[in-house]
Formats: sequence, structure tokens, C-alpha cells
Amino acid sequence: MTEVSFYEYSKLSADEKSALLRRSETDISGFIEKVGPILEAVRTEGDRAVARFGRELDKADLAESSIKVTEAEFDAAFKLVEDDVIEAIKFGISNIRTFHEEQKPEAMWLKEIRPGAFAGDRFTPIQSVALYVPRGKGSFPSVTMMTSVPAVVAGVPNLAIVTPPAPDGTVDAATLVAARLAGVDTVYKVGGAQAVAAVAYGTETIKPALKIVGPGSPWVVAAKRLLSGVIDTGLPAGPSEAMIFADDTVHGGLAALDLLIEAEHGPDSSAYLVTHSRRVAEQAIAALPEHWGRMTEQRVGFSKTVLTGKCGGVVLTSSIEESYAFVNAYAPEHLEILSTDAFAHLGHITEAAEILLGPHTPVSIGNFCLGPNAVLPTSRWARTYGPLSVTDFVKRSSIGYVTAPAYPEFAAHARKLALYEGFSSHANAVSDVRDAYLKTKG
Ligand SMILES: NC(=O)c1ccc[n+]([C@@H]2O[C@H](COP(=O)([O-])OP(=O)(O)OC[C@H]3O[C@@H](n4cnc5c(N)ncnc54)[C@H](O)[C@@H]3O)[C@@H](O)[C@H]2O)c1
Ligand SMILES: N[C@H](CO)Cc1c[nH]c[nH+]1
Ligand SMILES: [Zn+2]
Repeated sequence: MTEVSFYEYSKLSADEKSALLRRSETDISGFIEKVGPILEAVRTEGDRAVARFGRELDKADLAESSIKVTEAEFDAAFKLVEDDVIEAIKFGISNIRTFHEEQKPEAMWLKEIRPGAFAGDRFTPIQSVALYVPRGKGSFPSVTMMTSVPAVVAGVPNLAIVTPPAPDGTVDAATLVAARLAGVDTVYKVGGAQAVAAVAYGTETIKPALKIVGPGSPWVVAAKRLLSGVIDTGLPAGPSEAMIFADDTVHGGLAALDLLIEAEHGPDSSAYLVTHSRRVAEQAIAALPEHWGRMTEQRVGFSKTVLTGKCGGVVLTSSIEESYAFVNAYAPEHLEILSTDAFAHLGHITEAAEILLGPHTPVSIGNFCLGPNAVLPTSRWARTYGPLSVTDFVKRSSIGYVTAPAYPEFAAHARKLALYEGFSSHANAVSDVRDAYLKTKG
């Protein structure tokens, strides 16, 4: 008999309520301590350390000379992956591309701020970005699509995927298929903390990048934290998490089915069902054993750990308003609104990285092929970050242009403020000294 964690929200103390908001990743100090030497080894030894950690940590048959995936390996991958999986990858890439092309900002906008004075923004691609594709407790062609497509749409000229090698020294074949179909040709066989260090510092084989994006295990999260002064580490995407919000218009068994989606990623996942309907809560708990009967042993193990532990379970609230409040306080990575009138709830939810509406939009569809990005902020970072997007692959420069007729008014105001702040060169540059130069050509 599996005891799923069950909470009656209104009966919890303030401390118990805040404990529900915790993720397994909240304390990664243990990982930080252990990744320090890995990062230092990669910095000082380069490829030698990358190959050694591949052998030690991934148990991979990896030599320094085989860190970079070859053309022949790409070609072989297309033969290994079944046609219907390749079709599904193409379907996903097509939708993800449509979504991200829509999202791409205009290359430049300019507004006439005052007559004769213009200002705006220009967006240009980041020159090099590394895409982390996990491979520990699963392989992730979907993460390859979700990171590669927006990067290609943004026009990043130097893209490279880093992903852990399998014991036979290969990269997951579907990941290679997805990479090539999305338009990324460089893949390095390196994962975990050593991957973050390799792209931050560069090695003999691996080119350094300005930024790394993509989700990963706490080893990856810890390395990103330590190297955030060396490389831009993008949005914080750690162990997967989801919240299923259900009102009283759906069957609890459906809620349980979807609760298991993200709970099966690993023992460090987080997954809650929140509902004000006791019927839904009870149906969900009762349905879990049948759903577990259709899952692999490994995934049953992971999801049981999550749903019987401190980062998952069923939360019964005393009202729908209390459910909204819990969702917003939790700020989940993925949120499903299970209701026959899902749009009615949407306005009440402000803190969630991805909001999927109605019984036909399970997290699985969002994860693989709907179009929006499934690389999302975890650990309550949805309160300040959004999903990975095209804008993560570009940087913004502001543009300004003041014409001669508009200049005097701006100069007068700028000079006053410069003098007030005590900056004499700032003030001189908008004084009669400039006027004199402007009147002469040399
Ligand atoms: N937020 C998102 O968008 C999103 C998407 C997909 C997956 N995820 C999450 O990403 C994570 C992927 O984790 P994973 O483990 O499957 O793959 P991973 O590639 O992130 O981690 C595996 C790597 O960790 C390193 N490692 C493992 N044990 C180690 C040890 N003892 N010492 C040092 N390094 C060690 C190894 O180098 C290994 O290659 C999961 O938590 C999953 O939930 C998140
Ligand atoms: N749920 C993950 C993001 O948290 C994405 C994913 C890919 N494959 C399966 N799931
Ligand atoms: Zn998932």
C-alpha cells in the first residue's frame, strides 16, 4: 500500500504551508562542494579531463579524440531512429519553429521621442551559445528541439550541443536526428558539471561559448551557479516540476494521470495535484495504482518517491480561491488547468512558467510538440523568469539619433543634469565647446 502525501491545506500551520513550496533542489550546497574540483580539472586539463569524467561519471567508452560527434555518427543516427519517431521530431520542430518565429522581435525599432530625436532598440544574435541536452535518467531529443529551434530562429552563428555520452560512447541517436533537423551541426559528448566548464573555459576540442542554456540535474545547476561569472547561464532550469490544478468538473483519475507526467522524471522531481474538490482528490489517489500498473518499473519508482515524499502529493484546499493562492505561491514550472472551463481560471493565475488549459492539453503535448518552449524556470523562478525563448539568444542594443535641429534642447537639459551630478566632461560635451566644433569641419 503506497501512502501518497495528502494535505488538507487549511489545516496546515504557516510553517507546513511554506514547506510545501520547497523543491528538492533548494539546497544544492552538497553538489556545489563536489563540482568545484570537476570545474578546475576541466579548466586546467581540457580534453583530458572531459574524457576522464566521461569514463568515470558516465561510464562511457570515451577517448579525447572522440569528444566531437562526427558526420558519420550523424548519418548513422538517421538509420537507427525509426521513421515514425523521425516524423514526430519533424512535427515537433515545425510547430516549435512556427511559435518561435512569431516570437522573434523585429530587428530594430525607432521612435521619434521628440521632434527630430529618435530612439529605439536593435536586436542582434549572441555570437556563440551552448545548448545543454540532459541524458541521465532519460534521453531528450525534445530538449534538443526546444533549445536548438529558437537559437536557429534567432540566428546564433556558433551553436553547439553538449550532452552526456552513453556507456558505448555514443550520443542518443534521436538527439542527433533532432539536432540536424533543427539546424545544429556541432555536438560534443560531455555532460554534467564538466560540460558547463568545457563551454565556459573551452578545451582543445570544445569551443568556448558566451552562454549556456538548457535544463539539467543538480550537477549542472551547481556548475552553472559556480561559473556564472565566466559564462552567461541563462534561466534556471533544474529538476522538472508540475502542478495539476483541477476544479470539480473533471474526473480525479484524469488528474492523477497527469500528475504522474512530471513525477516520473526522477526522484528529485516535484508534482502536486491541487483541488478544492474532495471527490477529485479521492478519485486521484484511488486511480494512482492502476496508472502505475501501466508504467515501467523505473518510472514507478521515481514517481512513488515524489508522490509519497516532501515534494509531491495531493493538496485539498477549502475553496477555489485557496487553490489559486497555492498555485501562485508555488509558481510551478508546468501548470495544467484541468477544467471544462479552463479559461475562467486563467485570470486568477499569475505565477507559472507554462499554463496549459483544459483536458486536451496535457503537459506531454507541451513538452514535445505544441510549440511553446518546454525549457522552463524551476524552483519558483517562474516569479521572475519566463520560458526559454528567441530573446534568450539575442541581445538588445539601444539606438539613439539626435538631429541638428533637435540638439540644442537636449544639450541644455543634459548640461544642467551633468553639472548637478558634478561631471564636468559630461557638461563640456554639451556646451558651447561642442557648438564651436560643430561649426567647423577641421
Ligand atoms: N526544466 C526543464 O525544462 C527540464 C527539461 C528536461 C529535463 N529536466 C530535468 O533535467 C534533469 C536531467 O537530469 P539527468 O540526470 O537526467 O541528466 P543530466 O545530463 O542533467 O545529468 C547527468 C550528468 O550528471 C553528472 N553526474 C551524475 N552523477 C554524478 C556524480 N556522482 N558526480 C558528478 N557528476 C555526476 C554526469 O556527468 C552525468 O552526465 C532532470 O532533473 C529533469 O527533471 C528539466
Ligand atoms: N518536462 C520537461 C521539462 O521540465 C521536458 C521533457 C522532455 N521530455 C520529457 N519531459
Ligand atoms: Zn517532462
